[in-house]
Amino acid sequence: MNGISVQDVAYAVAGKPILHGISLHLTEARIGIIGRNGSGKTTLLRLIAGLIAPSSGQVRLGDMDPAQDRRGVLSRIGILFQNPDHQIIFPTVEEELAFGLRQMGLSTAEAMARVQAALSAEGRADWAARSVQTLSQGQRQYLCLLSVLLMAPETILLDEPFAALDLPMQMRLTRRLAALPQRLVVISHDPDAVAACDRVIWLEAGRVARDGAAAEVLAAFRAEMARLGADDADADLTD
Ligand SMILES: Nc1ncnc2c1ncn2[C@@H]1O[C@H](COP(=O)(O)OP(=O)(O)OP(=O)(O)O)[C@@H](O)[C@H]1O
Repeated sequence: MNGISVQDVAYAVAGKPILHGISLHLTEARIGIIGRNGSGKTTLLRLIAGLIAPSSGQVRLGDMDPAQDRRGVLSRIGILFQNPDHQIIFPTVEEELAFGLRQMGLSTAEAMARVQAALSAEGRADWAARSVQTLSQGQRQYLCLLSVLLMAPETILLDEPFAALDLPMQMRLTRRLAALPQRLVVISHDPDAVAACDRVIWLEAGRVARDGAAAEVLAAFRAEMARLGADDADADLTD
């Protein structure tokens, strides 16, 4: 599996700096990115996926620049966004699932055949022609995961995957993700969601505050969150 290299990356929008000098080499199978609201987690994920290009520095998937090779990146990186409704664009399950495969160059017939096979393997063959609107939020998120898995990327990036799910759905998704052979990069503001990762990176105001073993990074993160939570005023949210 190719490593993901982030070299001295900065990112700014309209002159506002969001990430500053981030350098990471991601090789572990399970990586957590933790941080408060607005710390830059989603922006880092979007840079890794090539959805945005850095203002300075480099992102590389093996030898590929993800922002320059949109088609090539599809077999390397899949993303599961926090809100499935930001991801789903087609009215039926089969059309939605076929879309990524067609983007990868498969014909419509080939894509549809793979979709049918995948749905059957999931015991969901009856979902093919179903309207996406009739699925629950958790089912729509599961649809997005199936869509990513069909494309068989090396790495899956997950942005707060548990945020909208009830506890049984969270437990099912956790088991499903744990069994995947892919590298997973999970972002969350919840330490429990990344506690089992091989490595945890804590982002604070667009910088890496800590990077290392989950137990050590999360202990420091929890202590800092408890300290901030004990204050009535949040100086960070006053701008
Ligand atoms: N396109 C944009 N235009 C302006 N500001 C942006 C843009 N994208 C991100 N930001 C700002 O950059 C900062 C980091 O945003 P980002 O979404 O990466 O944080 P996050 O850690 O994922 O937050 P959350 O946990 O709340 O989802 C925030 O202050 C956000 O408002």
